[in-house]
Amino acid sequence: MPSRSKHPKASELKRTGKGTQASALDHKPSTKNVVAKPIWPPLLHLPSAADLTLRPILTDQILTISGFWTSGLSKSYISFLSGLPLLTTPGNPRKGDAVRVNDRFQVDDAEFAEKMWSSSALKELVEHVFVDGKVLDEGEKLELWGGEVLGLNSNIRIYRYVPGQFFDQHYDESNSLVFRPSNPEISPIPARTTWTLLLYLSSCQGGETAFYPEAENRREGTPEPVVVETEVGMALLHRHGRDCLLHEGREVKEGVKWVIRSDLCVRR
Ligand SMILES: O=C(O)CCC(=O)C(=O)O
Ligand SMILES: [Fe+2]
Repeated sequence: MPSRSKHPKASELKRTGKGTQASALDHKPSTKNVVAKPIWPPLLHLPSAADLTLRPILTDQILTISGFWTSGLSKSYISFLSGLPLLTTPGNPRKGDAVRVNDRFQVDDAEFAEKMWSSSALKELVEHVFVDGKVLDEGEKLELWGGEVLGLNSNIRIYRYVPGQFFDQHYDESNSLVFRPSNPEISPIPARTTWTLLLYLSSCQGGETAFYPEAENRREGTPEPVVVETEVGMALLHRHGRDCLLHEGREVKEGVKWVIRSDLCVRR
């Protein structure tokens, strides 16, 4: 039973002042196919980079940051996100799409992506990479991230998996986009995504994100999958696009799995 938080659920927000209907969504831009942006709760008490580690799970492929968000912030977000209009994805995907059965909400929100990036430790951890006891130089960083990192993709996806739901095996594509810096004086920058960001807000039984590395050569047997268990407030980054590993979100057995998904963007 998630504890109640300071932040109201969308369904709990009542009429305010002059009788206008307040909700967790900012309904201004209601053109067709444009989803209203949520009024996200503030990102309070974010741990600083000095207290966190970018931990390699699989060299050059999978990294995690434990305690990226506090459990308090994760809980208050779950409470907030529960009030958003999540849609259950269809069981019959289009040809070529992975079978994905979860409830999701997707919104284009550059402001929130920017907050997730620079008010948290992520920017600093990505810009000053310290892995395996060594600080990466500029060339090594370009190689690791696939280019000059600009920030997070404004395409924010929220996933909720209840028991029985899963995300079948697939590869994440790299997407080309236009990155809009928060400073309006800087022109939009042609960009592409290179790494997937998954932020787990809850832990559950099952629901692991499992990766399937390929054998280096024919003589080698198939390597064991790399299985990452859900952990409250943990961020996971994995390389995507051409070098993406086959991966899946395994079926949730007990509890509810909540994830916020975005991507690292680099200059194109
Ligand atoms: O939910 C997960 O564990 C995996 C999600 C995923 O693979 C994706 O968003 O592409
Ligand atoms: Fe994926």
